Amino acid sequence: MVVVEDSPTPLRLEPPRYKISPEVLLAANESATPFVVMKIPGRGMGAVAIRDIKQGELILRENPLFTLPLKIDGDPEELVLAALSNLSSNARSQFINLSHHSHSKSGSNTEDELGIDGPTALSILQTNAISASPGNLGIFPQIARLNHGCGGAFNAVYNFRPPIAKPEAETSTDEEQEPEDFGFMVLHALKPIPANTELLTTYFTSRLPRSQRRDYLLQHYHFACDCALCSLPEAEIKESDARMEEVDELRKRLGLWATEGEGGIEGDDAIRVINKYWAVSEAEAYWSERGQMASDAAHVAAAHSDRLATTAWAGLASIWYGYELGADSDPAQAMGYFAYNPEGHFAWGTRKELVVGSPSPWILAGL
Ligand SMILES: C[S@@+](CC[C@H](N)C(=O)[O-])C[C@H]1O[C@@H](n2cnc3c(N)ncnc32)[C@H](O)[C@@H]1O
Repeated sequence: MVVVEDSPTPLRLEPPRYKISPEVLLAANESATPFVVMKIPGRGMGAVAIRDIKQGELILRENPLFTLPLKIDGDPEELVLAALSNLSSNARSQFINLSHHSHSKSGSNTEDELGIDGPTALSILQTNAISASPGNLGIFPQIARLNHGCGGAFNAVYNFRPPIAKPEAETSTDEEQEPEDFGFMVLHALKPIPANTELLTTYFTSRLPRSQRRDYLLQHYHFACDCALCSLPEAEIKESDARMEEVDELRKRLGLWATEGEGGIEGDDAIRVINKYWAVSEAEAYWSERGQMASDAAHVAAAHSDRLATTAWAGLASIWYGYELGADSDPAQAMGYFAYNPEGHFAWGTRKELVVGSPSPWILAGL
């Protein structure tokens, strides 16, 4: 039996404020971005907001320096060096200046004419590459400066956008590929980001208890996370861990709606699970994935032909996808459409008719 809570009190995750020197600020004002890259104690470099950034604001749109396939044949060091040799010297220096955790033991440490050796190049790639288009990694030099925050501590989300189709006259097979031809990354503010606080993203699905998050980050990224969530006092960590586990269980329980009949759950139970998820994630100050959750709820509501609930959940999904992926993103636009045309939802009427229920009143009151 799922009990729906009233508006929970969110965890307080106070981000540190950083002093930005006048020279750095002056240089930053000339660039179009609302942040500067500067030294962050214990984290190397990081991105700090130079003004208040609004929730859902597009912070940055960035092309890759280069991309590589995730699955490769042959020597990865040679592959990175080959990619670097195709770059301009300016782009190559941007890559060389990125941080990296270590050299691998194998290979030669001799720098060639590219100004970097194979093991270092590979280490920079491993520390900074993010997945871009399906099956590809990319180096996005400004996004690469974002440090990691767990759960409710991260406030910015990057997302890949495929290339915008060009009119036929502008595409030529003879021409060199432009960076835009590959697609680009957009970075949005998931939460309001106050001036002088750090922009943090998440390097992995961090809704796990702290010890598991720590192990993962140490193993894959070679650092001990000191984000606001990981730095909470022990008693609060315990409560946070319990909420993270509950969120995970709720997600698993929601998955049971896909099973019709025995072993499955009914549509109204699925919606209670989602309302409960929302309450637990609110208490944890974890706002990511709300677009997806509300979109799942809209799916359940549409399948059971609950018009009112489909409208409410799809509207909510459109707002939260808008914060996380951009109001112009396909998911935000599609959900906006379903909010006005619930019967147009692809799942409409695919299950028995049932009033499943709308978002808890405190969720709607907070919009
Ligand atoms: C993609 S880079 C981020 C930018 C980097 N700090 C720099 O100086 O360019 C990833 C590296 O940043 C550091 N880092 C990121 N998040 C951190 C955190 N929460 N705590 C400590 N170090 C962190 C780690 O050294 C990690 O390997």
